[in-house]
Amino acid sequence: MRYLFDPASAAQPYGHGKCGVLLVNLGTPDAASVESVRRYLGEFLSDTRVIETSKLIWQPILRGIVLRTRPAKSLEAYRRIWNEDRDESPLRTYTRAQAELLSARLAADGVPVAWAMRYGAPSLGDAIATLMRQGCERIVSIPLYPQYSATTTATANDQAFRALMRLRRQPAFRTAPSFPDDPLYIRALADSVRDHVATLPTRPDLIVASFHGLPVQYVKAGDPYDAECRRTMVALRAALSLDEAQLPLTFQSRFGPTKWLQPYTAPFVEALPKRGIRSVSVIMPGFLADCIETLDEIGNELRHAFVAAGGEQLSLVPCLNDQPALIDLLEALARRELGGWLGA
Ligand SMILES: C=CC1=C(C)c2cc3[nH]c(cc4nc(cc5[nH]c(cc1n2)c(C)c5CCC(=O)O)C(CCC(=O)O)=C4C)c(C)c3C=C
Ligand SMILES: [Fe+2]
Ligand SMILES: [Fe+2]
Repeated sequence: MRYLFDPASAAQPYGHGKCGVLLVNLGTPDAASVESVRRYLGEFLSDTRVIETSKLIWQPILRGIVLRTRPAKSLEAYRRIWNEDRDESPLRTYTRAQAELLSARLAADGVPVAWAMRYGAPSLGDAIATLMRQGCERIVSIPLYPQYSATTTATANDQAFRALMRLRRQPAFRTAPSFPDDPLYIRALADSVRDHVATLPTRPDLIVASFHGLPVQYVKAGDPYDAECRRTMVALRAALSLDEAQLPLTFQSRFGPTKWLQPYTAPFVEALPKRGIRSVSVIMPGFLADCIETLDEIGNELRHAFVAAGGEQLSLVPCLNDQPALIDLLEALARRELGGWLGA
C-alpha cells in the first residue's frame, strides 16, 4: 500500500487541534452532456450500497441496458433544470452555497468548511485534503440527508473513510447523525410551507409531502429510512397543526421493477382531481437542495400529469436551499458535533 503524501498538509503545524467541517451531498453530472450523465449514473448505480443485487447480475444490466438508454432521457431532464448562469446542476449550486454560508458563520471560530460529493467532484478525498491543507486535524462530516439511509448516509461515510484509508497522517474524524426531527429542521420546513402558501392566490386544497423512495426490501433488511421519514412527518404535522389526511406522506423517484415504499407520489397526486382536489402544493422534506428530483420529477413531470388528470394548480414548496433557517440548522449540527473539540 502506498499512502498519499501531501507536502502542503504535512507542512502545517501539528498538535493544535484545529477543526474543520465537511458537507457531503450525493453528486450530480459535471456537465449537461450525455457522457457526463452516463459517467455519473455509472458511478452512482455501481455502488453496492445503492443497488444490492449481485454484481454478476447487475453490471451486465447496468452496462448493457441502463447506461445505454437512461442517460439521454435524464439529460433532457437535467437540461430543463440546469443553472445556466453557472453552467452547473442546481444541486451543485446549492451545496456550494450552503458550505459558503456555513463557513461565514464559523469563520470567527477559525473553523473552515469544505463540501464534497459522494459521486463525482469535488471528491471526498479532495475535500478532506483541502481542510488538511488549512491545518485541520479534526473534521466533522455532515451528510446532507435529514433521514438516514444506507443508500445515502452510509455510503457517504464509507467514501470518507475510504479516503482516510489512503492517508499516513489521518485527521480525527466524526460523522454527524441524521436529524429527522431536529426542532430547527422542522421549524425551517414548517416556515417554508407557511411562506410558500402565503405567495399563492388561494390556500391549496391539499399539501402533499413527497420523499425520495427506497426499495421495501432494504427497509425489511433494517434500513431505518422509512421510520425516519415518518418521524419527520409526525413532527412537521404537529408544527403545522395538520393531521395525516391534511398532510399525507408519499414516496417518489422509484427506480427499477422492485417494490418501493408506498404510496407512490405520482399515482397518489394524479388521483386527487377525482376526489375534487384541484390545487396541490408539494413539499419534499428529504431534499435539502432543489435538484432533478424536485424541480423536474415533481415540478415538471408531476405538474403536467396532475393537470392532464383534471387538476388546476400544482406548486412546489422550494427546498431549504440557501435559506438562513437551513444555515441555522447546519450551524447547530456542526457546533453540536464540534462540542468537546472546539477549544480543546
Ligand atoms: C436504486 C436506486 C436509487 C436509490 C436506492 C436511491 C436512493 C436515494 N436517492 C436520494 C437522493 C437523490 N437521488 C437523486 C437522483 C437519482 N436517484 C436515483 C436512484 C436511486 N436513489 C437515480 C437513478 C437518480 C438520477 C436521476 C435520474 O437519472 O433520474 C438526486 C438528485 C441528483 C441530481 O443530480 O440532481 C438526489 C438528491 C435519496 C435521499 C435516497 C434515499 C432514500
Ligand atoms: Fe436517488
Ligand atoms: Fe427521478
